[in-house]
Amino acid sequence: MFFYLAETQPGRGRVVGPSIQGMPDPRPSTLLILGASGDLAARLLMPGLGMLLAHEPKRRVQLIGSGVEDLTDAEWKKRVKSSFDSEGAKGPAVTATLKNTKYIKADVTAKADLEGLLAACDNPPALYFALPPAITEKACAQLAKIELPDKTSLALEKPFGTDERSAKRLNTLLLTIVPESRIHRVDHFLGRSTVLNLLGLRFANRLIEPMLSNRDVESIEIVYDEQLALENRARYYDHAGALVDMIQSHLLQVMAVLVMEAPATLRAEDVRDQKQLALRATHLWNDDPSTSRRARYSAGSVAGRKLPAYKNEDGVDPALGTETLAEVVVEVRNMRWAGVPILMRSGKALASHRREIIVTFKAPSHVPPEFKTLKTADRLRICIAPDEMSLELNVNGPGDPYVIDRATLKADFNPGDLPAYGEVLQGILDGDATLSVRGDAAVEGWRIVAPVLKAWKSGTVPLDEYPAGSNGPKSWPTGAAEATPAKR
Ligand SMILES: O=C1O[C@H](COP(=O)(O)O)[C@@H](O)[C@H](O)[C@H]1O
Repeated sequence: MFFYLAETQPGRGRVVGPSIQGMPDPRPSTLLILGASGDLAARLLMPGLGMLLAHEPKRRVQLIGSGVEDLTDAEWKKRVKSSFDSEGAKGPAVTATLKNTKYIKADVTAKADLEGLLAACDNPPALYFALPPAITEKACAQLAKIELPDKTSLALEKPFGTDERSAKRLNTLLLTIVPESRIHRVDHFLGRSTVLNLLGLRFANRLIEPMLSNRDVESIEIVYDEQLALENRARYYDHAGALVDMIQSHLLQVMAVLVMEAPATLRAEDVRDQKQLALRATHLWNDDPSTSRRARYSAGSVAGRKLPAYKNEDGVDPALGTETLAEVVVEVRNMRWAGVPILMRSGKALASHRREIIVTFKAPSHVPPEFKTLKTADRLRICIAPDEMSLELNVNGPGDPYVIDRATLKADFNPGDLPAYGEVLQGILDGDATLSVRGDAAVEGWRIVAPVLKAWKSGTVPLDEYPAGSNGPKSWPTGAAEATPAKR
């Protein structure tokens, strides 16, 4: 049974930040992409920028690309155009950026090259490091020796460090270059419209917010299962694995938005403070890393595409024992959430895309005994992609009034006009850090998963296998309640 609850009006995806409708036109800005000849820039950053420009015709952005590759300006422009075209980005702002964009070959670990790049910027630049973390760190060490234009900002992709210590070290280095408010640790999940709209769902409704606590919630699952496999990313992925690639970063950030207390305003510092308090209270379920699970795919086929076993994929070192599916259960130990298991799971080469948050509510304290077939709990289902929210409830079914049926109250909301990277770039160019990760939160992410990484390294948690195209290992429990042994 489906009831369409509401359909939101088309409009902006973004609900926070200084560029809310009615605010002045954005200032001209410069985006300097370091590592611009790479895959991230072509596939995500430049298409995101194209959409932002298409959406805001008055925005003026000088785009400078830099890399170690030899590229003529014409070749560079062709790449930028093809990235813009991939999203169908058009309009005066798109044309203006395309006309003036340039490419500068540079070694970003050399101070003189960095100075040359900075001299080419018409405005205080946003330096976007689309580079491997080790090179980013070296480039930052050089930047620290240069006097930068006031209001320069830095944007860094994940992974931010490799553990708590290295993340702290990187934070310290970055703070010698610019203040925290101008450091954007990019997490594109924070730019996804569903995640942004969690703020509205939670803090603009009398109905939902009081229900979100251990009084009424039985368990929470945050799942990001993908059909995608390695997709030629072995160099990065084989050293990250599903836990670091998705849970340590994106899913913990999503969880923080879901469970944080209401911020007084939606300004960056208020939102980030509340997220940080939630992350600081987050611990492994029972403090026990053996409640985590890991597995990697064996040969199989996903949606008709044949895949080799992960260990036989190009560029993979089987000795590393990298997982392609990870599951971790945590608890947020505060008054609101203590005792509620929160399961986070993400994996690749799975049977279907399942990208959702499920909040399962407790059973009513008393159900009239006449009601038959009351088996399933109420659920709030928030689909991260495609954007969808629904409330699954028990109602009287047709015919026999004592037979309970399921009804779904479904809110189809507009996915927003900007892709996640468009939202993220908007924040970076406008100096709004709401949608990026604060330094202490990045450290906290590593602190939460550290015992799991340690247990996996020592082999105390087995590396299971699942055929590509399946739903994961058959032996794994389904759902947060089954995955959590009783608390001590
Ligand atoms: O950051 C990452 O995210 C993607 C999933 O996000 P999506 O927006 O592309 O659906 C994931 O496939 C990738 O491994 C990870 O590095």
